Amino acid sequence: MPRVQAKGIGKSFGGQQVLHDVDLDLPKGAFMALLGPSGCGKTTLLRLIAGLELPDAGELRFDDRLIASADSFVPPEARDLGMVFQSYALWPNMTVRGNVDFALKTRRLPRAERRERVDQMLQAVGLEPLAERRPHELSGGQRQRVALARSLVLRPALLLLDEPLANLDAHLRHRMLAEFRRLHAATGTTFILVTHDQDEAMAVASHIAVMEGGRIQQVGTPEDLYRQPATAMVARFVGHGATLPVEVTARQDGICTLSLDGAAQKVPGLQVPGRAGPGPAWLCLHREDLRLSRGPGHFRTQILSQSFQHGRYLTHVLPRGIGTDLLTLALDQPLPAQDEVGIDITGGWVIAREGEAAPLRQPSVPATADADA
Ligand SMILES: Nc1ncnc2c1ncn2[C@@H]1O[C@H](COP(=O)(O)OP(=O)(O)OP(=O)(O)O)[C@@H](O)[C@H]1O
Repeated sequence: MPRVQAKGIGKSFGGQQVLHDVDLDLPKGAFMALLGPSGCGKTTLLRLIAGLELPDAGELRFDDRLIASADSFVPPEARDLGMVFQSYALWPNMTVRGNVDFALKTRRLPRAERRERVDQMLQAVGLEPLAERRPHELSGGQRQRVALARSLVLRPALLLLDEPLANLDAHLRHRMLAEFRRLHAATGTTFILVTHDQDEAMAVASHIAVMEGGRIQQVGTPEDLYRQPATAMVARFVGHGATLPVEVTARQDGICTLSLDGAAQKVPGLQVPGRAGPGPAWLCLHREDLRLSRGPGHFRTQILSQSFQHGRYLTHVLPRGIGTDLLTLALDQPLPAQDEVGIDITGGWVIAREGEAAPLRQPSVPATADADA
Protein backbone atom coordinates (compact mmCIF):
# COMPACT_ATOMS: atom_id res chain seq x y z
CA MET A 1 0.00 0.00 0.00
CA PRO A 2 2.26 2.77 -1.18
CA ARG A 3 2.17 6.40 -0.24
CA VAL A 4 1.71 8.10 -3.61
CA GLN A 5 3.51 11.41 -4.07
CA ALA A 6 3.43 13.66 -7.11
CA LYS A 7 5.65 16.74 -7.14
CA GLY A 8 5.51 19.51 -9.72
CA ILE A 9 3.94 17.28 -12.39
CA GLY A 10 3.45 18.97 -15.77
CA LYS A 11 2.01 17.45 -18.93
CA SER A 12 1.23 18.84 -22.39
CA PHE A 13 -0.39 17.31 -25.46
CA GLY A 14 0.64 18.93 -28.76
CA GLY A 15 1.44 22.29 -27.19
CA GLN A 16 -1.62 22.37 -24.90
CA GLN A 17 -0.63 22.17 -21.24
CA VAL A 18 -3.19 19.98 -19.46
CA LEU A 19 -1.43 19.55 -16.07
CA HIS A 20 0.34 22.43 -14.34
CA ASP A 21 2.72 21.89 -11.45
CA VAL A 22 0.58 19.23 -9.75
CA ASP A 23 1.47 18.31 -6.17
CA LEU A 24 -0.27 15.43 -4.46
CA ASP A 25 0.54 13.47 -1.34
CA LEU A 26 -1.64 10.46 -0.77
CA PRO A 27 -1.16 8.51 2.48
CA LYS A 28 -0.88 4.71 2.48
CA GLY A 29 -4.22 2.97 2.41
CA ALA A 30 -6.19 6.12 1.56
CA PHE A 31 -9.19 6.26 -0.75
CA MET A 32 -8.65 9.35 -2.87
CA ALA A 33 -11.06 10.84 -5.36
CA LEU A 34 -9.74 13.06 -8.15
CA LEU A 35 -12.71 15.35 -8.64
CA GLY A 36 -13.32 18.10 -11.17
CA PRO A 37 -15.27 19.19 -14.23
CA SER A 38 -14.83 17.53 -17.61
CA GLY A 39 -11.45 18.20 -19.22
CA CYS A 40 -9.67 19.37 -16.03
CA GLY A 41 -6.97 16.69 -16.32
CA LYS A 42 -8.17 13.97 -13.89
CA THR A 43 -7.75 11.07 -16.29
CA THR A 44 -4.38 12.36 -17.50
CA LEU A 45 -3.14 12.43 -13.89
CA LEU A 46 -4.48 8.91 -13.30
CA ARG A 47 -2.83 7.65 -16.50
CA LEU A 48 0.47 9.17 -15.34
CA ILE A 49 0.16 7.33 -12.05
CA ALA A 50 -0.64 4.14 -14.00
CA GLY A 51 2.38 4.58 -16.26
CA LEU A 52 0.27 4.99 -19.42
CA GLU A 53 1.61 8.53 -19.90
CA LEU A 54 4.98 10.15 -19.19
CA PRO A 55 5.27 13.43 -17.27
CA ASP A 56 7.05 16.35 -19.01
CA ALA A 57 8.10 17.76 -15.65
CA GLY A 58 8.12 16.74 -12.01
CA GLU A 59 8.39 13.45 -10.16
CA LEU A 60 6.13 10.61 -9.15
CA ARG A 61 7.04 8.40 -6.18
CA PHE A 62 5.50 5.32 -4.59
CA ASP A 63 6.90 5.44 -1.05
CA ASP A 64 10.57 6.35 -1.58
CA ARG A 65 10.77 4.72 -4.98
CA LEU A 66 11.04 7.06 -7.97
CA ILE A 67 8.40 5.83 -10.46
CA ALA A 68 8.51 8.52 -13.12
CA SER A 69 10.33 11.77 -13.85
CA ALA A 70 11.72 13.54 -16.90
CA ASP A 71 14.46 10.88 -17.13
CA SER A 72 13.25 7.79 -15.30
CA PHE A 73 10.29 5.50 -15.85
CA VAL A 74 9.00 2.33 -14.21
CA PRO A 75 6.65 0.53 -16.68
CA PRO A 76 3.00 -0.07 -15.66
CA GLU A 77 3.48 -3.82 -15.13
CA ALA A 78 6.20 -3.16 -12.53
CA ARG A 79 4.09 -0.69 -10.51
CA ASP A 80 1.95 -3.26 -8.65
CA LEU A 81 -1.35 -1.65 -9.53
CA GLY A 82 -4.74 -2.59 -10.93
CA MET A 83 -6.96 -0.45 -13.09
CA VAL A 84 -10.73 -0.47 -13.67
CA PHE A 85 -12.19 1.58 -16.52
CA GLN A 86 -15.62 2.89 -17.41
CA SER A 87 -15.85 0.20 -20.11
CA TYR A 88 -15.18 -2.97 -18.20
CA ALA A 89 -13.16 -4.60 -21.01
CA LEU A 90 -14.02 -8.17 -19.98
CA TRP A 91 -13.12 -11.14 -22.17
CA PRO A 92 -16.48 -11.90 -23.85
CA ASN A 93 -15.72 -15.56 -24.55
CA MET A 94 -14.71 -16.37 -20.95
CA THR A 95 -16.91 -17.06 -17.97
CA VAL A 96 -16.89 -14.82 -14.90
CA ARG A 97 -14.51 -17.28 -13.25
CA GLY A 98 -12.31 -17.38 -16.35
CA ASN A 99 -12.09 -13.58 -16.46
CA VAL A 100 -11.08 -13.35 -12.81
CA ASP A 101 -8.64 -16.28 -13.14
CA PHE A 102 -7.00 -15.08 -16.35
CA ALA A 103 -4.29 -12.83 -14.92
CA LEU A 104 -3.38 -15.41 -12.25
CA LYS A 105 -3.02 -18.01 -14.98
CA THR A 106 -0.66 -15.82 -17.03
CA ARG A 107 1.42 -15.41 -13.87
CA ARG A 108 1.66 -19.18 -13.67
CA LEU A 109 0.33 -19.50 -10.14
CA PRO A 110 -0.34 -23.10 -8.99
CA ARG A 111 -3.84 -24.32 -9.83
CA ALA A 112 -4.93 -24.85 -6.19
CA GLU A 113 -3.85 -21.38 -5.14
CA ARG A 114 -5.56 -19.84 -8.16
CA ARG A 115 -8.80 -21.62 -7.36
CA GLU A 116 -8.71 -20.46 -3.75
CA ARG A 117 -7.98 -16.84 -4.64
CA VAL A 118 -10.66 -16.70 -7.34
CA ASP A 119 -13.25 -18.27 -5.00
CA GLN A 120 -12.40 -15.76 -2.29
CA MET A 121 -12.68 -12.85 -4.69
CA LEU A 122 -15.95 -14.02 -6.25
CA GLN A 123 -17.36 -14.36 -2.77
CA ALA A 124 -16.11 -10.90 -1.79
CA VAL A 125 -17.95 -9.25 -4.69
CA GLY A 126 -21.03 -11.52 -4.42
CA LEU A 127 -20.57 -13.24 -7.79
CA GLU A 128 -20.19 -16.87 -6.70
CA PRO A 129 -23.64 -17.90 -8.01
CA LEU A 130 -22.84 -16.36 -11.40
CA ALA A 131 -19.33 -17.80 -11.75
CA GLU A 132 -20.13 -19.85 -14.88
CA ARG A 133 -21.95 -17.09 -16.77
CA ARG A 134 -20.42 -15.10 -19.60
CA PRO A 135 -20.31 -11.26 -19.63
CA HIS A 136 -23.30 -10.89 -22.02
CA GLU A 137 -25.44 -12.77 -19.46
CA LEU A 138 -24.72 -10.18 -16.74
CA SER A 139 -26.16 -6.77 -15.82
CA GLY A 140 -23.98 -3.65 -15.93
CA GLY A 141 -23.42 -3.73 -12.17
CA GLN A 142 -22.48 -7.40 -12.25
CA ARG A 143 -19.98 -6.77 -15.07
CA GLN A 144 -18.51 -3.93 -13.07
CA ARG A 145 -18.05 -6.30 -10.14
CA VAL A 146 -16.25 -8.80 -12.40
CA ALA A 147 -13.92 -6.00 -13.50
CA LEU A 148 -13.26 -5.11 -9.85
CA ALA A 149 -12.70 -8.76 -8.89
CA ARG A 150 -10.33 -9.23 -11.81
CA SER A 151 -8.19 -6.30 -10.65
CA LEU A 152 -8.30 -7.09 -6.96
CA VAL A 153 -7.52 -10.82 -7.32
CA LEU A 154 -3.93 -9.83 -8.14
CA ARG A 155 -3.80 -8.09 -4.74
CA PRO A 156 -2.37 -4.85 -6.12
CA ALA A 157 -1.01 -2.28 -3.71
CA LEU A 158 -2.84 0.43 -5.62
CA LEU A 159 -6.18 0.32 -7.47
CA LEU A 160 -6.99 3.02 -10.04
CA LEU A 161 -10.65 3.53 -10.95
CA ASP A 162 -11.49 5.75 -13.94
CA GLU A 163 -15.17 6.81 -13.79
CA PRO A 164 -16.06 3.15 -13.14
CA LEU A 165 -19.72 3.86 -12.39
CA ALA A 166 -20.52 6.18 -15.29
CA ASN A 167 -22.54 3.54 -17.15
CA LEU A 168 -24.69 2.46 -14.21
CA ASP A 169 -28.08 3.77 -13.11
CA ALA A 170 -28.38 5.75 -9.87
CA HIS A 171 -29.56 2.79 -7.80
CA LEU A 172 -26.70 0.53 -8.91
CA ARG A 173 -24.19 3.35 -8.45
CA HIS A 174 -25.21 3.58 -4.81
CA ARG A 175 -24.77 -0.14 -4.31
CA MET A 176 -21.39 -0.16 -6.04
CA LEU A 177 -20.17 2.79 -3.95
CA ALA A 178 -20.98 0.79 -0.83
CA GLU A 179 -19.10 -2.15 -2.39
CA PHE A 180 -16.05 0.04 -3.07
CA ARG A 181 -16.01 1.20 0.56
CA ARG A 182 -16.29 -2.37 1.81
CA LEU A 183 -13.57 -3.71 -0.51
CA HIS A 184 -11.30 -0.81 0.33
CA ALA A 185 -11.64 -1.54 4.04
CA ALA A 186 -11.26 -5.30 3.55
CA THR A 187 -8.18 -5.22 1.31
CA GLY A 188 -6.28 -2.21 2.68
CA THR A 189 -5.41 -1.35 -0.94
CA THR A 190 -4.86 2.33 -1.75
CA PHE A 191 -7.70 3.41 -4.09
CA ILE A 192 -7.70 6.38 -6.48
CA LEU A 193 -11.05 7.13 -8.12
CA VAL A 194 -11.56 9.62 -10.96
CA THR A 195 -14.99 11.22 -11.00
CA HIS A 196 -16.73 14.45 -11.99
CA ASP A 197 -19.57 13.67 -9.57
CA GLN A 198 -19.03 15.35 -6.22
CA ASP A 199 -21.71 13.25 -4.50
CA GLU A 200 -19.85 10.10 -5.59
CA ALA A 201 -16.53 11.48 -4.29
CA MET A 202 -18.06 12.57 -0.98
CA ALA A 203 -19.70 9.16 -0.54
CA VAL A 204 -16.54 7.05 -0.74
CA ALA A 205 -13.33 9.01 -0.45
CA SER A 206 -11.21 9.55 2.64
CA HIS A 207 -9.43 12.33 0.71
CA ILE A 208 -10.52 14.40 -2.27
CA ALA A 209 -8.32 16.37 -4.67
CA VAL A 210 -10.37 18.99 -6.48
CA MET A 211 -8.95 19.93 -9.91
CA GLU A 212 -9.71 22.69 -12.36
CA GLY A 213 -7.86 23.67 -15.53
CA GLY A 214 -5.07 21.17 -14.91
CA ARG A 215 -4.32 22.46 -11.41
CA ILE A 216 -5.08 21.09 -7.98
CA GLN A 217 -7.35 23.56 -6.21
CA GLN A 218 -7.45 21.85 -2.82
CA VAL A 219 -6.78 18.47 -1.22
CA GLY A 220 -8.48 17.44 1.98
CA THR A 221 -11.05 15.27 3.66
CA PRO A 222 -14.66 15.61 2.47
CA GLU A 223 -15.36 17.60 5.65
CA ASP A 224 -12.45 19.99 4.98
CA LEU A 225 -13.65 20.72 1.47
CA TYR A 226 -17.23 21.19 2.56
CA ARG A 227 -16.63 23.29 5.67
CA GLN A 228 -13.44 25.12 4.77
CA PRO A 229 -13.13 25.44 0.98
CA ALA A 230 -9.88 27.13 -0.09
CA THR A 231 -11.20 28.69 -3.29
CA ALA A 232 -14.52 29.87 -4.68
CA MET A 233 -14.38 27.06 -7.26
CA VAL A 234 -14.21 24.43 -4.51
CA ALA A 235 -16.94 26.19 -2.53
CA ARG A 236 -19.29 26.07 -5.52
CA PHE A 237 -18.34 22.61 -6.78
CA VAL A 238 -18.51 20.66 -3.50
CA GLY A 239 -21.77 20.17 -1.62
CA HIS A 240 -23.85 22.31 -4.03
CA GLY A 241 -22.42 25.45 -2.45
CA ALA A 242 -22.71 29.09 -3.44
CA THR A 243 -20.61 32.21 -2.87
CA LEU A 244 -21.57 35.81 -2.17
CA PRO A 245 -19.16 38.73 -2.60
CA VAL A 246 -18.52 40.44 0.74
CA GLU A 247 -16.15 42.97 2.27
CA VAL A 248 -14.32 41.85 5.41
CA THR A 249 -13.85 44.80 7.75
CA ALA A 250 -12.07 43.00 10.61
CA ARG A 251 -10.89 39.53 11.65
CA GLN A 252 -10.24 38.30 15.15
CA ASP A 253 -9.78 34.76 16.52
CA GLY A 254 -10.81 33.26 13.19
CA ILE A 255 -14.06 35.25 13.01
CA CYS A 256 -14.55 37.70 10.15
CA THR A 257 -16.76 40.75 10.49
CA LEU A 258 -18.18 41.51 7.07
CA SER A 259 -20.71 43.39 5.04
CA LEU A 260 -22.46 42.01 2.00
CA ASP A 261 -21.18 43.61 -1.14
CA GLY A 262 -24.28 44.33 -3.21
CA ALA A 263 -24.96 47.65 -4.81
CA ALA A 264 -28.60 47.50 -3.75
CA GLN A 265 -28.13 46.21 -0.21
CA LYS A 266 -25.59 46.85 2.52
CA VAL A 267 -25.68 44.53 5.52
CA PRO A 268 -22.89 45.50 7.87
CA GLY A 269 -21.80 43.69 10.99
CA LEU A 270 -22.26 40.00 10.11
CA GLN A 271 -19.80 37.67 11.86
CA VAL A 272 -18.76 34.42 10.17
CA PRO A 273 -15.73 32.12 10.67
CA GLY A 274 -13.10 32.28 7.96
CA ARG A 275 -9.59 32.83 6.76
CA ALA A 276 -9.83 36.20 5.01
CA GLY A 277 -8.25 39.40 6.29
CA PRO A 278 -9.76 42.84 5.66
CA GLY A 279 -10.68 43.39 2.01
CA PRO A 280 -12.81 41.78 -0.70
CA ALA A 281 -13.81 38.20 0.12
CA TRP A 282 -16.23 35.41 -0.69
CA LEU A 283 -18.80 34.19 1.80
CA CYS A 284 -19.22 30.44 1.05
CA LEU A 285 -22.66 29.09 1.88
CA HIS A 286 -24.56 25.81 1.94
CA ARG A 287 -28.27 25.45 2.37
CA GLU A 288 -28.02 24.83 6.11
CA ASP A 289 -26.34 28.25 6.50
CA LEU A 290 -29.50 30.03 5.30
CA ARG A 291 -32.84 30.60 7.00
CA LEU A 292 -36.03 32.17 5.77
CA SER A 293 -36.51 35.39 7.75
CA ARG A 294 -39.81 36.55 9.18
CA GLY A 295 -38.71 40.14 8.58
CA PRO A 296 -36.42 41.79 6.02
CA GLY A 297 -33.55 39.44 7.07
CA HIS A 298 -29.90 40.04 6.30
CA PHE A 299 -30.75 40.50 2.63
CA ARG A 300 -33.64 40.30 0.19
CA THR A 301 -34.01 37.63 -2.47
CA GLN A 302 -36.43 36.71 -5.21
CA ILE A 303 -37.80 33.16 -5.37
CA LEU A 304 -37.07 31.64 -8.78
CA SER A 305 -38.28 28.06 -8.41
CA GLN A 306 -39.21 25.33 -5.96
CA SER A 307 -39.25 21.54 -6.20
CA PHE A 308 -40.37 18.92 -3.70
CA GLN A 309 -37.49 16.57 -2.78
CA HIS A 310 -36.91 14.23 0.17
CA GLY A 311 -39.91 15.65 2.02
CA ARG A 312 -38.90 19.31 1.74
CA TYR A 313 -39.29 22.17 -0.73
CA LEU A 314 -35.93 22.94 -2.30
CA THR A 315 -36.20 26.64 -3.02
CA HIS A 316 -33.84 28.51 -5.37
CA VAL A 317 -33.54 32.21 -4.71
CA LEU A 318 -31.60 35.03 -6.37
CA PRO A 319 -30.13 37.63 -3.99
CA ARG A 320 -31.12 41.17 -4.97
CA GLY A 321 -28.02 42.98 -6.21
CA ILE A 322 -25.48 40.68 -4.49
CA GLY A 323 -23.32 38.53 -6.74
CA THR A 324 -24.63 36.13 -9.36
CA ASP A 325 -24.93 32.77 -7.56
CA LEU A 326 -28.33 31.27 -6.87
CA LEU A 327 -28.88 30.18 -3.28
CA THR A 328 -30.84 27.10 -2.24
CA LEU A 329 -32.89 26.65 0.93
CA ALA A 330 -34.78 23.59 2.14
CA LEU A 331 -38.19 24.82 3.35
CA ASP A 332 -41.16 23.10 4.96
CA GLN A 333 -43.73 24.98 2.94
CA PRO A 334 -44.26 25.95 -0.70
CA LEU A 335 -43.97 29.64 -1.58
CA PRO A 336 -45.14 31.42 -4.73
CA ALA A 337 -42.40 31.95 -7.35
CA GLN A 338 -41.43 35.59 -7.92
CA ASP A 339 -42.17 36.43 -4.26
CA GLU A 340 -39.51 38.44 -2.50
CA VAL A 341 -38.31 36.96 0.79
CA GLY A 342 -35.74 37.95 3.40
CA ILE A 343 -32.93 35.52 4.23
CA ASP A 344 -30.86 35.28 7.40
CA ILE A 345 -27.31 33.95 7.30
CA THR A 346 -26.67 31.52 10.15
CA GLY A 347 -23.27 30.06 9.17
CA GLY A 348 -20.73 29.86 6.35
CA TRP A 349 -17.02 30.26 5.69
CA VAL A 350 -15.10 33.29 4.44
CA ILE A 351 -12.13 33.21 2.03
CA ALA A 352 -10.13 36.01 0.46
CA ARG A 353 -11.26 36.86 -3.04
CA GLU A 354 -7.73 36.63 -4.44
CA GLY A 355 -7.80 32.97 -3.28
CA GLU A 356 -9.31 32.24 -6.69
CA ALA A 357 -6.22 33.37 -8.51
CA ALA A 358 -3.83 31.61 -6.13
CA PRO A 359 -4.99 28.08 -5.32
CA LEU A 360 -3.25 26.28 -2.46
CA ARG A 361 0.05 24.97 -3.83
CA GLN A 362 1.34 22.59 -1.21
CA PRO A 363 -1.77 20.89 0.11
CA SER A 364 -1.18 19.07 3.36
CA VAL A 365 -2.99 15.79 3.61
CA PRO A 366 -3.69 14.45 7.08
CA ALA A 367 -2.71 10.79 7.43
CA THR A 368 -5.47 8.21 7.66
CA ALA A 369 -5.84 6.33 10.92
CA ASP A 370 -4.25 3.21 9.50
CA ALA A 371 -1.75 5.12 7.39
CA ASP A 372 1.23 3.13 8.55
CA ALA A 373 -0.49 -0.17 8.98
N1 LIG B 1 -3.82 11.84 -25.77
C1 LIG B 1 -4.24 13.11 -25.80
N2 LIG B 1 -3.93 13.91 -26.84
C2 LIG B 1 -4.33 15.21 -26.88
N3 LIG B 1 -5.06 15.81 -25.92
C3 LIG B 1 -5.41 15.05 -24.87
C4 LIG B 1 -5.02 13.67 -24.74
N4 LIG B 1 -5.52 13.18 -23.57
C5 LIG B 1 -6.18 14.22 -23.00
N5 LIG B 1 -6.12 15.33 -23.75
C6 LIG B 1 -6.69 16.66 -23.43
O1 LIG B 1 -6.27 16.97 -22.10
C7 LIG B 1 -7.29 17.62 -21.39
C8 LIG B 1 -7.56 16.86 -20.10
O2 LIG B 1 -8.13 15.60 -20.43
P1 LIG B 1 -8.52 14.52 -19.33
O3 LIG B 1 -9.08 13.33 -20.04
O4 LIG B 1 -7.36 14.31 -18.45
O5 LIG B 1 -9.66 15.29 -18.54
P2 LIG B 1 -10.73 14.74 -17.50
O6 LIG B 1 -10.75 15.71 -16.38
O7 LIG B 1 -10.45 13.32 -17.17
O8 LIG B 1 -12.06 14.88 -18.35
P3 LIG B 1 -13.36 13.90 -18.44
O9 LIG B 1 -14.02 13.95 -17.10
O10 LIG B 1 -14.17 14.55 -19.53
O11 LIG B 1 -12.85 12.55 -18.82
C9 LIG B 1 -8.47 17.72 -22.33
O12 LIG B 1 -8.48 18.99 -22.91
C10 LIG B 1 -8.19 16.64 -23.37
O13 LIG B 1 -8.76 16.98 -24.60
